[in-house]
Order: sequence, then structure tokens, then C-alpha cells
Amino acid sequence: LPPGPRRLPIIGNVFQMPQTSPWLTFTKWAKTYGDIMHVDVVGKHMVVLNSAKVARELLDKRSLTYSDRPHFVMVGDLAGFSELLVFQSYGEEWRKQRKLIAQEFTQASAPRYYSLQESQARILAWNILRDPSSLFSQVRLRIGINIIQVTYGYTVKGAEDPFITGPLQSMQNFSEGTVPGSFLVDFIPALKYVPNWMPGAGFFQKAKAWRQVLWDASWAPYLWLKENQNQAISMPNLCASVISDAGGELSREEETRLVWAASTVMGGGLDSNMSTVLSFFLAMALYPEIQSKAQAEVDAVVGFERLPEINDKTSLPYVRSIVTEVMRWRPAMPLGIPHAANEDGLYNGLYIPKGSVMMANVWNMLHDPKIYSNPSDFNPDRYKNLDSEMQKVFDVLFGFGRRACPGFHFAEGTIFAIVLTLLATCDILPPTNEEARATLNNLPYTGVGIISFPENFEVRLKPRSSRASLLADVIESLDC
Ligand code: HEM
Repeated sequence: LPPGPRRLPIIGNVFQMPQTSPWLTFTKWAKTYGDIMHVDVVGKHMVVLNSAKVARELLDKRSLTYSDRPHFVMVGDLAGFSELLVFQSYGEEWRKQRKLIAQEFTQASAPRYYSLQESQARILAWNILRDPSSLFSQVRLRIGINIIQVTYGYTVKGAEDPFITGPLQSMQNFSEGTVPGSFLVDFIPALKYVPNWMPGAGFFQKAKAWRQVLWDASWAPYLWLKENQNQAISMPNLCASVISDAGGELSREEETRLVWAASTVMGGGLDSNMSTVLSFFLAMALYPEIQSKAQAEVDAVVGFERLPEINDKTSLPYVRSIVTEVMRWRPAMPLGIPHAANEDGLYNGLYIPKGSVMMANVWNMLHDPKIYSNPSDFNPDRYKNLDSEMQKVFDVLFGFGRRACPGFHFAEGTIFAIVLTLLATCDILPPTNEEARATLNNLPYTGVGIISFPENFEVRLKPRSSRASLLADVIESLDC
């Protein structure tokens, strides 16, 4: 087996396993055990890949073996998350769901969503300018509006719209359910067969409630679309495209497949983008010189007669470096999404047993001082404006092999729309309050679940004169 911390009989490394931010502990262990290490949690093999090179060799080059997902009993079998594309086992059903998403979110089709992404970015900037305390809620709402529009053609009514609160609640349930050690049934799967009146079987109740939330979050927007086809097709969207490609009618099986694929887009696209955009705000408040340099680039290329558009990114290498650096500095998914081995394997003489959970330690890959000097510093100049260097960050952050993120181009559009609009129209400043300002330097990030977010923080926004008045004109013309 690959090297790793010393194991106890039966329970293995249970007591050494961190409850929060496991990527930080794995990064510490990587210094002792190297690029590939092994951890045992009550007989479950976990293989942690600490370098991009090893992750590529296994997850990319041997993708036939390492494209499965781990099996979760509590959230997967009992609460129903295993229906979602992202947690589907590698096989025919996964392939069919994935195809639906991949063909909708190609690079070529990305521009058809640009006007939506640009409008929402402008409304976001406008609303945060007027009320900086709405930062978190506005980022969540605007990104949610984008993703729900392009999935179902539905226009969200506000932050409390159940079509947005449902998926968020469901993601939260998933995070809670995957905290290592929270549910005994994940270690002793036979417990899922005990009668639900038995003492200690309260997890059944919880799983039932979670299943209901997931079910409603997945089916309700789809059923809305079916009943409001005319309204729903006014904007290109995943579900309408699939229905139209099938000649207007789906079989029950096709419909079910589409519902779970669409629900994965919601889950995949909301929190990951939200975390990235919040980290951008944080970086700009902490590094004013970098912000000014980016603003100067935007001013020179875009001028003062119009607001920036997503397409401008091709002429803005420094802004592209900033987006890349945000993703490297505070990766939204520091351990990616785990893969699993569907057969026994051998790598450089190391045995990787069938069923091993394969974790890409993205945090270590993007904070390795041998590759990124002073990795805790936010330093966009490290890419020397070279896209080939920036690509190395995306190649790690958006995952590996056949499971790599199919939403990259859409995510890119949302993030550039927001970053460009903010740089053009506002100065993002730290809070005036000394205490709140001090917290920004060491702002904690959440350490439970797949996606890591900055904890609540404050910034101030100051309008950038003529651009802000352009923004006001545009907002007036938008129906928001
Ligand atoms: C900053 C934004 C995003 C990041 C960092 C991100 C990252 C990732 C990562 C690391 C994976 C797992 C890859 C692997 O297993 O190796 C993934 C999977 C996935 N992502 Fe994204 N993603 C983002 C945005 C999006 C968006 C906007 C969408 C939808 C349009 C999306 C849809 C998906 C789907 C459907 C999967 C599951 C793929 C599968 O299991 O086959 N993601 N993403």
C-alpha cells in the first residue's frame, strides 16, 4: 500500500482523521509521505494524491479504472443523492446523464448565456453598491438566478424563492451527511436493514427528510417548466433543449434522467461559483494595488463609453491572471470530488485496492511552494500573463479524467461577468471598522463538505465615477 500514518488494528487511522479542513492535514502529512499516501478508516482504503502529476497518471491516464464515485450509505442510498449525476457510479446511466449536460454547456454554446450573466453581474454590482451588507445574499441570489434560468428557463422571484432555497438546503444536508464519522451506517452498512423503530435508528428519519428536500428541489422546477413551456423557452435552457431534441415528448425514463442531471447542474453550479466570487471580493479588499492595476487594464481596453462584456476577457491578461489566482489562492473545492477505484491496481509498485476512495489534494497541488512560491500570497503576476501557466490551475481545480467538470465554460462566463463589472464600476475597499478590517487577513473558510466558503465578512464599495453612472443607466433599462 502507499505510505501513510501508522494504523491501529480494525479502526485504522480513525483517530487521526481531521473532522474539518482535511486538506490542511493531508498537506502536512504529504511532507512526510510524499505524492501518494494511504489512510485507512475502519477498513475503508483512502488514497490521497498530493501532486498533479500523480493525479494525472491515475485519474486521467487510467480513467477506466478511476472514474467511479465512492459509495455513501447515508446520503447516497438512504437520502437519495446517488441518483444525481455527480454521485452516480461510473456506468451507462452516468454516461447518459453526463451527455445531456456536456452537450448543453460546451465552449461553443457558452456565449448564448453571456447577456444573462452580464445583466445579473450589473444588478449585483448595483445592489451591493447601494447596500454592501447584502454581499453574501446578493452573490447567492444572482448566481442562483443564472443557474436556474439556464437549467429550467425559470426566473427566480427573490432570495426566498423555493426554487433557490431548496437546492441550497439540499446541498447543506449533503455536507452534513458526509462529515466523516457522523453516521455509523456509513461504516456498518448492514445497519440500513434494521427496523426503523429500533433505538439508535433515528438516522432513518433524517434520511427521509433529506430525501424529500432533494426530491422537491429536483422535481418542482422541472414540473414548472412542463406546465409553462411557452414562458420557459423564452430563454435557452438545458431542460427545454433536451425536450425539444426529443421531439417534445420524453419517456418516463428519459424524464427521470433529465431531472437528476438538471439537479446536478444546480448543485454543481451554485456554491462553487459563489465561493469563487466571494474570494474575489476578499482578495480585492486585501490587495488594493492589484485591484488598481486591474482597473487600469480594464479602463485602457474598454474605455469609458460602455460597460465591460465577457468577451473583453480575451484582451485582458491581467484580469485573467486575477481570476486564476483567486481560484488557486482559495480553491472552492480543496479536495475536488473523490473518485473511486473499480478494480485492484498497481502504481509504481504500490497496491491500490478495488473500492479505494481516490482523493485529489487540490489544496496541496495549488499551494506547493516548489511550484507556487509564497503560495499564501495573492500574486497574479506569478503567471506572467501566460495562459499556459493559468491553464495549469484550471486543469487541477476543475477535476480529472472522465469526471472533469462539464460546467467550466459556463462558470467562466459567470465569474468574468462579475469580476469585470466590479472592476469597472467600483472600488472594493476593506471595512472602516478596525476589528472587521483585521479579520480579513486571517478570514476562516468553512472546512466541512465538498465546497469551502469564506466565513461572513464585510467590504465597502465606492462607485467609480463615470462608470457607475453608466451602470445606473443600464440598470434602469433592465427589468429587475
Ligand atoms: C468555479 C466553479 C466550479 C468549480 C471549481 C467546479 C469544479 C468541479 C470539480 C472539481 C468537479 C469534480 C471533478 C472530478 O470528479 O474530478 C466538478 C464536477 C461537476 N461539475 Fe463543476 N465546478 C464549477 C462550476 C460548475 C458549473 C457552473 C456547473 C454547471 C453548469 C458544474 C457542473 C458540474 C457537474 C455536472 C459535475 C459532475 C461531473 C461528473 O461527475 O461526471 N460545475 N466540478
